Amino acid sequence: MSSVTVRVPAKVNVQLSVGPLREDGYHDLVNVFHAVSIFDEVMAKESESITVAVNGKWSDQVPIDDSNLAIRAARALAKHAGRTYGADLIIQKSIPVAGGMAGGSADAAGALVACNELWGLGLPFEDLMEIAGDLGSDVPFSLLGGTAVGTGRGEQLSELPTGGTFHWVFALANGGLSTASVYAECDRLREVSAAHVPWPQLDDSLMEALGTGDAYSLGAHLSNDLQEAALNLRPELAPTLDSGRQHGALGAIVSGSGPTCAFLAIDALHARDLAQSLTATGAAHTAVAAHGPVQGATLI
Ligand SMILES: C[C@](O)(CO)[C@H](O)COP(=O)(O)OP(=O)(O)OC[C@H]1O[C@@H](n2ccc(N)nc2=O)[C@H](O)[C@@H]1O
Ligand SMILES: Nc1ncnc2c1ncn2[C@@H]1O[C@H](COP(=O)(O)OP(=O)(O)OP(=O)(O)O)[C@@H](O)[C@H]1O
Repeated sequence: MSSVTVRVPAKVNVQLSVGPLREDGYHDLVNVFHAVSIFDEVMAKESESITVAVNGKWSDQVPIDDSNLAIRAARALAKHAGRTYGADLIIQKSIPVAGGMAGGSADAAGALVACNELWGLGLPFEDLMEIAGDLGSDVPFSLLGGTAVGTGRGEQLSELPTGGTFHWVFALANGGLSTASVYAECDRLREVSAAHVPWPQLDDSLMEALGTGDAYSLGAHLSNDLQEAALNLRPELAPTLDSGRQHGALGAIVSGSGPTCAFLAIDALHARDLAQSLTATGAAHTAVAAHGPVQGATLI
C-alpha cells in the first residue's frame, strides 16, 4: 500500500464541566463530546522519514515542524511499534485552527489510523486510544467520534447513544485562543470570586435530551464552564452568541475553549438560514452548518 487517507471530524462540547485545578496542571472534567460534520483529511504516503504538509484554508496557521500534532502522533506510533518508520503526512484542513473544535487532535487521530494502516501494524483500537490519550486530552475522542462522556482530563471515554441527528451552525472567529490560556483565565476568575468549585457532575437532563434526540431540550441544557473565561478574553463573542439566539437558535454556546461559537438549530433548513443570517448581519464573518453525531477517524 503506497498511501492511505483518513477522514476525522471536529467536535463541540455539549457539556463541559471543569473541576478544581489538579497538581499536574490539568482539570478533572465531565466533558460531553459530540462529533460534527466538519472534517480534516490526513493522507499518509510511504516515505523514508516522517514529514507533514498542510493544505486548505487554515494551512498558514499550522506548524509543519516537530510540534505538529500529526507528526507527534506518527512518531509515538512508531515508538510504540518499536521500529523506525517513515510517512509523508498531507493534511487537508477544514477544521478551524485553535478554534475550540479539536482540529490538531483530529489530525493526530488521523495520523494514528493512517500510519497504523500504511505501516501494516494492525494495532487494535485500544492501543491507538492509549497512545492518543498521551498526545492530548481531546485526541481519544477524535478517534472514537459519535457522542461520548470524557472524564479524567477528558481522555477516559464512555460512548453515549443519541436518539437522532442534531443540526448546528458554527460561527468562526478571526484568530484562535490558546486552550491553556482559557483554562488559566477560568482558574483566575475562580480565585477572584473565591467560590467553591464543585466536583463535575453529568447533567441528567442533557443525557435525556441526547438520548431522545430532543433538540429543544438539548439547546436549553448546553453548558460550558470555560465560556465566561473565553468571553473575558474575547468580549466580541458575546454579541455573536446573542445574535444567534435572536435568530432562533435553540442554544448558543462557545465551543470548548473557543473562540468558535456553536448554535443548535431546529433542523437542516433552519441551520442554513441561521448561518446566512449570522453572516448577513455581520455577527460572524464565516458561519458553517454541520450535523452530528458523525463517526470518528475513518479510513476512506
Ligand atoms: C477544552 C477542550 O478542548 C474540551 O474538550 C479540552 O479540555 C482541551 O483538550 P486539548 O486541547 O487536547 O488539551 P491538552 O493538549 O491535553 O492540554 C492543553 C492545556 O489545556 C489545559 N487543560 C487541558 C485539559 C484538561 N482536562 N485540563 C486542563 O487544564 C492544560 O493547561 C493543558 O496544558
Ligand atoms: N495539525 C495541527 N492542526 C492545527 N494546529 C496544530 C496542529 N499541530 C499543532 N498545532 C498547534 O496547536 C494549536 C492548537 O490548535 P488546535 O486547532 O488543535 O486548537 P483547538 O481546536 O482549540 O484545540 P482543542 O479544541 O482540542 O482545545 C495551534 O495553534 C497550533 O499551533
